Amino acid sequence: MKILTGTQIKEADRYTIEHEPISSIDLMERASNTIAEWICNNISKASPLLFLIGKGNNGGDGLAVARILFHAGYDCSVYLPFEKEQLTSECAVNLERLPSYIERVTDIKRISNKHILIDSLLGTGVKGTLKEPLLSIIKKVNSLSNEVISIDLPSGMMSEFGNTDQTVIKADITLTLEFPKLAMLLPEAGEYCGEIITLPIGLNREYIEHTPSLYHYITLDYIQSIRLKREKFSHKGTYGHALLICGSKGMAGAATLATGAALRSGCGLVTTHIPYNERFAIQANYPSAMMSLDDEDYFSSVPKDLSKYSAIGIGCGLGQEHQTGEAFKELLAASYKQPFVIDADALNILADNYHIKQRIPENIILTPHPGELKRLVGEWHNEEEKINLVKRYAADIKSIIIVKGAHTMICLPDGNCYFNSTGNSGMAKGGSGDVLTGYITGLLARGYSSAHAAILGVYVHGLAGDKAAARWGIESMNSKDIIDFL
Ligand SMILES: NC(=O)C1=CN([C@@H]2O[C@H](COP(=O)(O)OP(=O)(O)OC[C@H]3O[C@@H](n4cnc5c(N)ncnc54)[C@H](O)[C@@H]3O)[C@@H](O)[C@H]2O)[C@@H](O)CC1
Ligand SMILES: [K+]
Repeated sequence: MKILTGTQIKEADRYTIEHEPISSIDLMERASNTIAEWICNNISKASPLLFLIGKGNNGGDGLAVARILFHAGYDCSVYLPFEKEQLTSECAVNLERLPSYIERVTDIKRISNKHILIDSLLGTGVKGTLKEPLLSIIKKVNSLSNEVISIDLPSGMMSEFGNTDQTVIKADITLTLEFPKLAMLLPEAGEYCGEIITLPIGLNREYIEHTPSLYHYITLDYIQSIRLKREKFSHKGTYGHALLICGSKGMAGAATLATGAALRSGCGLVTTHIPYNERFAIQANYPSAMMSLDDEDYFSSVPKDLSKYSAIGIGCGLGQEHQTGEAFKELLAASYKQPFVIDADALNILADNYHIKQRIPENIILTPHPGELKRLVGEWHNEEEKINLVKRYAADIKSIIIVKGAHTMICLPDGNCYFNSTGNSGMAKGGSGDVLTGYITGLLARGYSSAHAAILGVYVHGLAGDKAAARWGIESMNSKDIIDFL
């Protein structure tokens, strides 16, 4: 799914109004019906709802939803800190339409903690730092313990960038219209959204298809469209051979996790290159994998006959011995331009070694977490700068960068960025990255292109993490549990 900017969404609204055709007020009604339907299906009528109304069209949505839910039997009241003359025309029409039985709250300080607050103070129309009275209202809301549901986006949040010092409503749920907004997926302010629910409001498909955007949200439909079929008349040779170069003394766990994940990818064969003394964990846990043994306690020599491998993953628990760096260099020289995944210690070796950077083939996959990313691309001060640095580095090495975190971002060399829609904070634990590396290496061996392996791998890894969290709980789940659900 494309992610359009706030300006493009406004244009999509305008185009839909002109070409469907539908009036602006009816489009607002359609959006509000969708929001109200979600609330009816998910929020009990026992909870009183207080609508916080702004003067723009986001406020108009709030007033329309209040009316619809009032007629559906909800206990609704509204708080409107503006004069009628200040409202946009659509907002004013919805104020006119509001049944007089709905209570007008004049002092937000007096609400009970039972109220669910429906935040429709500001939507995509916000510009710059917040002005009064909204600044004080949003601060007050954030000091309350009430549940907050934001319409379109948490009030105050700017749709893309510039949220570092912005005051934003802290929502528990955000019901976002048509597309998630980029800022919701970035660490700067993404936390303010709570759970993100995307509600389609029927904006013009043709317009959306023809509007260019470098940003995409990964959906299940897209994942299903890129999945490869497994043929009936096939054998293990059909599905490729993954080589993992992982582990060092005391770090056999990383190699074991990567191996287990690769074995779940659908590839035909998995070989793990590991120090001789560290081989037991893999033998005991994953007898389906083969091994290539290194005489040293770290990666010191290139596995024999590299041509038999269809993809190579390197880095998990590798350590940064000088000889490992040299072996990495030899590996790149000896490889047959197979697709690569470079992770963890191999990324740090890459960051510190210009000669290795010069030798890496095109179209490989790098999987840094934020710390490793900084070593590769340098420091950044905000999300916009970070994304630009990542795009530049990906273009420079003509490869894919997977920036791990909540809503992991996959940046392709052409600048397109895909944001993940699965995963949870229970995955922020040691070993999750090793599972991802092993899985993506397996997908590359299986025959996926680098871009599809990266996108599919990140999505399925997150989904498996969500299933592990449902089984074990977000605190208790660990990285090995992710493998069980791949
Ligand atoms: N037909 C449409 O255009 C549709 C619009 N929709 C809703 O409309 C919203 C966008 O509406 P608007 O463009 O009217 O914008 P908003 O409702 O986000 O608010 C704009 C108002 O906020 C004020 N404002 C801007 N920055 C501020 C700041 N820093 N501090 C204090 N006040 C500030 C502006 O003066 C303006 O009056 C969407 O988010 C969505 O909820 C939906 O109803 C779908 C259809
Ligand atoms: K809002």
